[in-house]
Amino acid sequence: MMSVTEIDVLQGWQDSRPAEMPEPDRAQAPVQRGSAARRRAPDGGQRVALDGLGKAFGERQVLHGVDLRVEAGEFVAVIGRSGCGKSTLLRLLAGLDLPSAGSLDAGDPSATRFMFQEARLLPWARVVDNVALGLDGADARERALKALAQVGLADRANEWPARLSGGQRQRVALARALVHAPRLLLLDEPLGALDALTRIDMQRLIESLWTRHGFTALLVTHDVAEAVALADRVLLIEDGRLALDLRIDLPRPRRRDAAFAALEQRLLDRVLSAPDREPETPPAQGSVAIPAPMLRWAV
Ligand SMILES: Nc1ncnc2c1ncn2[C@@H]1O[C@H](COP(=O)(O)OP(=O)(O)OP(=O)(O)O)[C@@H](O)[C@H]1O
Repeated sequence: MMSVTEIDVLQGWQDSRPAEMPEPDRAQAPVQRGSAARRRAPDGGQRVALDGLGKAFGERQVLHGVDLRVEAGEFVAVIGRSGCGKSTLLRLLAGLDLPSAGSLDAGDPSATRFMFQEARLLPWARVVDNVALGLDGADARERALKALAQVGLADRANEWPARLSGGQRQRVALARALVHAPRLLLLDEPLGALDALTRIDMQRLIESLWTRHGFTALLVTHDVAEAVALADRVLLIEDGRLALDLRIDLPRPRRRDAAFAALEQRLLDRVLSAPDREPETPPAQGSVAIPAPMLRWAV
């Protein structure tokens, strides 16, 4: 696969930006002197390319000509006001929905995993069996146990999901993704329902697994601090358009120091300056056919 430098990526994006797209604010985050180089050699990640990606639901245009490049192994956070199109973008990347315009290359769908806000575990299956779901072979249980060990839940393998806390349930969901060795992990506000401390624990876990495995991560979050804590780049979507692509060049693991706070505040100000558009209520899903890939993830 051709390697693409950051400048190529940004340049390519700028060159191909449609005329109606607003000029993005792409100012650089401050680089801390002496910060350890944290660029890994990501060989396990999937490169993502979107060109003029659009999505409409009936008359409602939700995404407008999104052009984006994500490098293999990058961690990208997506923020924006409620209803701006963040989840729609992730659903398109996962193949859970089809674009109305443009093109999308997110690699092999079988190497993509999705984490939702709720863990969606099978209540009648023990934790290890939830993780082993969809695995073939005699070593399925062993692989599931290994994945559980990586998320710190080896000792709860034989537990029922109902007996786990919210944070533990999300750890199981993470193990269920990891066991398939994903090249692209799509995270749709997976920590949104957790208390503040559990959330920080989970952020650290996700970061350490990302560092170890080198998958590409796209995280939708409402929490600007979470985006600054985890992402190489933060994308802001405003009314279905990519309005900001900000590189976060703070050393990892990130401390919530003055440089962190300044970036957080800057992003927050930018998000709050965007018009608040009331999301429309989507139609009831009851009669909608569920695409095959969704059946794999949404169990
Ligand atoms: N299946 C659908 N049918 C019709 N409209 C939809 C459908 N799915 C999403 N929408 C609409 O598309 C817009 C964007 O929705 P999306 O879920 O992507 O927003 P979001 O930025 O993720 O919001 P939130 O932060 O509240 O989760 C909203 O106006 C929503 O009502």
